[in-house]
Amino acid sequence: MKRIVVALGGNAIQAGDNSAAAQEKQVEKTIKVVAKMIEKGDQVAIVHGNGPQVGNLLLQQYKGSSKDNSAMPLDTVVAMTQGSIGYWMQKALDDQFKHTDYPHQAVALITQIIVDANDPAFKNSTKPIGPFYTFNEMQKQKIYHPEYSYKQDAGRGYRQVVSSPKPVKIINAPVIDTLLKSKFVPIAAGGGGIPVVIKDNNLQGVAGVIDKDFSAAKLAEDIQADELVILTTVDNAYVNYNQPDQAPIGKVKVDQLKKYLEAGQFAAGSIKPKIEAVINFVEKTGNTAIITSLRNASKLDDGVGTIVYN
Ligand SMILES: Nc1ncnc2c1ncn2[C@@H]1O[C@H](COP(=O)(O)OP(=O)(O)O)[C@@H](O)[C@H]1O
Ligand SMILES: NC(=O)OP(=O)(O)O
Repeated sequence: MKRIVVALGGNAIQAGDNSAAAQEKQVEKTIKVVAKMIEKGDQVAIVHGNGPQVGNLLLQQYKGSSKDNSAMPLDTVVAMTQGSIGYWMQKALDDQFKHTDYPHQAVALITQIIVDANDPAFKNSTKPIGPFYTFNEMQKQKIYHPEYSYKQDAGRGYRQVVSSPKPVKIINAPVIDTLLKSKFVPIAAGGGGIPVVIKDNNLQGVAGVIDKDFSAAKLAEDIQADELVILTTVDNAYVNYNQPDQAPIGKVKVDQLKKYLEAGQFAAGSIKPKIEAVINFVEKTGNTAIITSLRNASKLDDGVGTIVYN
């Protein structure tokens, strides 16, 4: 029996259509894959992204708000996505196991993560959220939201960007550990977790979206997971990505992966955080991390994907 933290990327939740019905369908497909890992007897904690959803929901706040109907701030909007995506995943898992009783009952956990109030990320927005815009669409958005920043997202269009502080302490890690020991399936640190700081000895939410790959790596470290598995759109991380000499990275020592990183092989905002997250996890724990596609998840035992070891 292994303890695994699985991080699920955007395509695990949304494949084009962002209606609730379409996202629920996509989540059902994804959860079937994860359920197979759980059925094998492994302890699996699920971490999911929220980039498209949190950006869309933030836009909806301002569209519908009025004096008597306040727009919610970003920390609360992150919590709202933990609720909605957590609900879809919990429902899909409970349906998958055809019962809602122990064992394997899913538990979507509102997860707060302490970040550093002085994290330089608060002065430089880098995390892409919400819809993709053409240059002209982005200019129009700026008229409605002059307070928002926008950047190119890995050549895929422009997106709003927000601060993305690093996770320092996952407050709820002991709960997640206990849930796993008791054979529950925690869906935790969703959307990277709700960023909070300690102020006057109390927790206070802050405006930001933590990268879920960093949170998954931190959670995997904190709960002493044997493996961190990041499931995304690509089968592997590649060197010379999108170039004629593109080559998949298979089994790789963490030191070699660091060399590729230093050589600028990985695009910021997309694959780079995954690479940095797996390096952190492998270096700190000596355990293995895998980056591969959702469709490869059923073949993890066959050695698919980019497998990073110490
Ligand atoms: N060197 C690279 N190797 C693999 N994928 C890369 C590379 N550089 C950029 N990418 C892009 O990174 C994307 C994965 O990042 P992203 O879409 O942000 O993931 P997710 O939403 O699954 O968390 C891939 O679909 C690919 O287009
Ligand atoms: N919070 C987060 O990292 O979401 P995405 O993976 O969807 O960008």
